[in-house]
Amino acid sequence: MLQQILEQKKEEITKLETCYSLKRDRKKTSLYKAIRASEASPALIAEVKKASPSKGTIKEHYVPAEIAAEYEQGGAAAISVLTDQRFFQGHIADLVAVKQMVSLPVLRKDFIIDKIQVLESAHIGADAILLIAAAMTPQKLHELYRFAHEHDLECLVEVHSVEELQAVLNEFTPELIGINNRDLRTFKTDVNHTAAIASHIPEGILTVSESGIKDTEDLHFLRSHSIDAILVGETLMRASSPAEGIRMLYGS
Ligand SMILES: O=P(O)(O)OC[C@@H](O)[C@@H](O)c1c[nH]c2ccccc12
Repeated sequence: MLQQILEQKKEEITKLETCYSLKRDRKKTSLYKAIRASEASPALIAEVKKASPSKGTIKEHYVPAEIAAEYEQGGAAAISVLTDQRFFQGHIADLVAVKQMVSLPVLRKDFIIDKIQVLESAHIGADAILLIAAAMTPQKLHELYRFAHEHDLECLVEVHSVEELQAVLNEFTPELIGINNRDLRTFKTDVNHTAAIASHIPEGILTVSESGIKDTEDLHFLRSHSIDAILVGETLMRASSPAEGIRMLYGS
């Protein structure tokens, strides 16, 4: 038994070593700049996602680094990686693997509510993290935002409603705001949600529309509302290949 456990530990240590060496050589890249520099309109943040609480397993053959490499080739501006284990079947090792594979900025998609998770994110090589307004007070959000920036991490601040947005803006002005089209009670998505909230976002802040983006029609709609970027997971993961998914979305 001990032998078996030690074998397992060796595997875990190899992963840890990858984390450490990665931290030494990793090149930081900016999500903000990548969105601004993208030729695609809106820019694409392509998500690597195995499963979700509402849909169960989305992709059986799940090799995050391979998927991310195809996203990069396909013209994505950045990669988002789900690292939550319990509900999304992700892992921090997925982010480590993706960061090693691509030169695009990598967003850590998780439920970050504590400074220790911010430190962990910096440590595993994330360039940016998601902060969900619904998960904490605006003061706490601001505190984590500042802490993340001190550790060289950008933040995508996610809101679901105009009320949440106003509460955040009363406290501070984030660089990047994500509007989640998914209603967290019903799990239904609607891109009109983005249009309704985006008009309340001041100039200068980059706006990202998240969740439930399915086709070229959605994309054109969001473009007509001057959305800077879209965050797409499921549609790309269900396409015959990630690259094909991007072609289908952008209609090229
Ligand atoms: O797979 P979709 O519908 O394209 O959605 C991607 C992304 O927006 C979604 O995964 C997401 C948005 N905010 C989150 C917060 C936590 C976990 C996941 C998410």
